[in-house]
Amino acid sequence: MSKPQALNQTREQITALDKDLLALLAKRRNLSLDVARSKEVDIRPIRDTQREKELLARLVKEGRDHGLDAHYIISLYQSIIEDSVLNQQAYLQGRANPDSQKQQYCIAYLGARGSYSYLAASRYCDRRQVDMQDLGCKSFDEIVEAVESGHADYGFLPIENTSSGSINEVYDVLQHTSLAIVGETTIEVGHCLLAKNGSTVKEIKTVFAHPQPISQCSRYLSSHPEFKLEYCSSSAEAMDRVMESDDSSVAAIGSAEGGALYQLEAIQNDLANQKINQSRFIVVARKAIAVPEQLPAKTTLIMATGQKPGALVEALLVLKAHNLNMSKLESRPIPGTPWEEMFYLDLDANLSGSEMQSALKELERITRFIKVLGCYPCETVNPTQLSNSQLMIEPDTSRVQNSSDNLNKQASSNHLRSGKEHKQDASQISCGQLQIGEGQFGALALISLPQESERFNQKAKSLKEAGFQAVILEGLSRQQKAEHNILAFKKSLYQFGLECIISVEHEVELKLAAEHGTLLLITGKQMQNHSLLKQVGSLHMPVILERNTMASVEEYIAAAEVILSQGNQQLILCESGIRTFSDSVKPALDLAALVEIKGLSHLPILVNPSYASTPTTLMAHSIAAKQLTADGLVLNFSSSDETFEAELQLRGEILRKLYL
Ligand SMILES: C=C(O[C@@H]1C=C(C(=O)O)C=C[C@H]1O)C(=O)O
Repeated sequence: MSKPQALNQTREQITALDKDLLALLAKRRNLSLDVARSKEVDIRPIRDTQREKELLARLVKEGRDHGLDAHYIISLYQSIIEDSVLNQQAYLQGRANPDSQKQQYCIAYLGARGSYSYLAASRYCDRRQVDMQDLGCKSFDEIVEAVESGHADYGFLPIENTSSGSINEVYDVLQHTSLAIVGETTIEVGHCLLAKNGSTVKEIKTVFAHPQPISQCSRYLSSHPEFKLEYCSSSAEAMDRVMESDDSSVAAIGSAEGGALYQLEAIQNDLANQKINQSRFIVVARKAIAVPEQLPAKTTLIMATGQKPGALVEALLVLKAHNLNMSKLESRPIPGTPWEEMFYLDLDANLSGSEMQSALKELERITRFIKVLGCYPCETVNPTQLSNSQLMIEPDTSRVQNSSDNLNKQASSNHLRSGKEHKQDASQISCGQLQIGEGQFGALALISLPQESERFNQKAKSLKEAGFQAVILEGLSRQQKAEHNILAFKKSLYQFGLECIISVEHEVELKLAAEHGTLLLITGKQMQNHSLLKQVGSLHMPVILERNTMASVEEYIAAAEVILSQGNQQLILCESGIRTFSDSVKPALDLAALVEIKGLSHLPILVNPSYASTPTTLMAHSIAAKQLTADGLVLNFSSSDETFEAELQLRGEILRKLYL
């Protein structure tokens, strides 16, 4: 046997060849971007699986001529094509959203340099050829806060992992943020045991890690019962603790790439239970993006269905009817409402598509809350496979695929969600004992938040006995101990089966009111406060919107639309009188508007005759409202305790008459 070439010499040749291969791969990448530019002009889909099949089949054949096996060629080219498709997508996405184009992105992520989130974020920036300014955060809330406040352009949140499943905390954070999902990215998570140079697995006594890697490597860790586990807030913190320690018996779980940033060595690889261990991150930003139709898109939405049996099935049937594929369904409890769930859906569809738009409209009609969290390009590139026969046959020519025309036009934008064309059946809001709409008549007492707790139980009991189902508390800002008194009075109300509604007279009261009330009343004075309307529109609780004494029906409906457009479909209207020429102080009950709104809208409408009536006319006004098919009555009590009994008697009498 002849003496082989010197090792060094061969390695030099390989090094030179690899250099050429890299230059060729870079050249291929650039050509692929040229292809994206052409596709932008003649509006073709980015992915062309037919072209990919032909290309693979040809390469397999040519490879065979060189002695390269088909499996090797296919897996190599699947990676190359994935990179090529994702680069094209990133390019077109950037072109479609020019205002998001920057030289540098500031990215908020969990942990510090070297964490998996950091690696995902750097990959995202690399693909877009922008510099990354990194902003390490200690929690998911901090990430969201950094983006909401404008300190960061994007936030990276890990949403699921192939070994440990969904990351619940992130879903919970999404329920309350105003941010939109604008992207997703998946990274390979190669867990290693990282230690100081020279340490061995045998020496390790303590392992620092984030809870996620601990659960993803549970099998490996249980085979090492001698390891003491120390939980850290991120993998970066775990690596940092090992770097800072002088002890060679400590190790961290993290990626080899991240470990290198902390001068740590991977002393054991592939710790994850699953061979394929990947994490998917979502990218959040302040502004939603538009996804060009040429790109595969995903839309994520959250919804709360009614609690009727089959409510979720009904919602899913809407998706089926519109041919929308759901790639993920997740449910999370709604804080403060035990046993009620918020559903998270990933749909393989573009938000601007006509099927998607009409499905959303239908869902709005049958859900209690629905909100689109974002529409973004789907980054899962399913590898193209070749059939056995294709592995043998060389294709003729590349078939030109006609791009589908831009059929998906946005549905008309002047559609009113409150209107009967949107929903024919009358809406009903039900909350414990209180049911309003669709034939159910509600009786609500409006009182000032009481101050003396000794009388709370007595007051609640009398209101219940008089026929009320709910109590609206007003005057939060007039009290220093408002929260304390609400909590105490709420207890008494619940004891007697009364729902607690809190009146929001000022925007600052919203937080407290939403926390403690099961319903909210937005007073007429706030009817045109758009910022407040938008906030209550993103809440998942019923809201009563009172008409402003100076507002026309049109303006009133426009205010209601603001709430509905934000997702909250549990809306009740309330007519409390308008200013007329007959009296500059006392409003007049606008019963004509009640009839008009009932004709136009599916929303339930209450009447509060209290401001427009005297004790002698209150009964007549109430009866008139009921006869004109109002869905309930709000009756005010004055704040003085002395008159309470007399007021209660008259109001009890009215309710008895109305319920007869
Ligand atoms: C480059 C193209 O776009 C995509 C990427 C391909 C590739 O990298 O070879 C092939 C087909 C498309 O899915 C193309 O259409 O030619």
